Amino acid sequence: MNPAAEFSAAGLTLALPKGRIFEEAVDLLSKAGLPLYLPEKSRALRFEMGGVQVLELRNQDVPVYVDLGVADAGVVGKDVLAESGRSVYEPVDLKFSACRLSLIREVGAHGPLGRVASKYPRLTRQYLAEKGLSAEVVKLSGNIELACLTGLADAVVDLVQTGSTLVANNLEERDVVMRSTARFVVNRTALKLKRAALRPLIARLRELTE
Ligand SMILES: Nc1ncnc2c1ncn2[C@@H]1O[C@H](COP(=O)(O)OP(=O)(O)OP(=O)(O)O)[C@@H](O)[C@H]1O
Ligand SMILES: O=P(O)(O)OC[C@H]1O[C@H](OP(=O)(O)OP(=O)(O)O)[C@H](O)[C@@H]1O
Repeated sequence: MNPAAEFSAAGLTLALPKGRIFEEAVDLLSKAGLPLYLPEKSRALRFEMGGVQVLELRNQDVPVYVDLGVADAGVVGKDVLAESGRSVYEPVDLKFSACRLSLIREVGAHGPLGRVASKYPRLTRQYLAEKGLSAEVVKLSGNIELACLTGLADAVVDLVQTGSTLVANNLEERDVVMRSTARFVVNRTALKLKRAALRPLIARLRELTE
């Protein structure tokens, strides 16, 4: 049985992050039965597709929109979700955008960690506390690896996938803080109020990603 044929998604609002997750999220959600397609390039931030509203957001804003109920559901990396600390329901691991959040230092660097830079200050603090380390954590917004190269920090906590950014910058991965993949997230109240649309969608996404 194909549950996709059994439900109407009209009335759902989805939060999707622009960037590398967007296309794959649209592809998977449309395979799961939603009337979604890749929009033409434009400056529009909100699309209506077959009764489904799509909000195009920055990654870190997806958990906020879903938790506060402005979006019923969304797609976001586990790394960003964990950093947000938001209590959204996370029913499906979509398995794509796999990467790891790691502690990175210059090749051969040693000595204590006085300062650690990251786009993920909360996860970095948690990690350092677990390891009994008392380094200062500095939040940066992009090209985090540069903090190591310039001496701004003794280490960084950043994403690694192929490792080619590390190799190109004479850096090495010292420890894995967490592993991440894209997740389908749902507002807890919407799960009850829009059950007829969300339950079969979750079931279909689980089938597709098993
Ligand atoms: N090199 C990578 N390979 C695979 N997945 C990645 C990689 N880099 C990031 N990701 C995953 O994809 C998500 C989105 O990454 P993307 O590069 O689109 O975000 P960004 O542009 O850095 O974020 P922002 O919204 O802050 O501008 C990350 O949160 C992570 O889960
Ligand atoms: O191990 P790799 O395959 O080299 O991937 C890791 C890189 O990918 C991400 O950056 P991205 O290319 O998204 O640029 P960004 O820093 O602007 O997010 C991440 O921040 C790393 O720098």
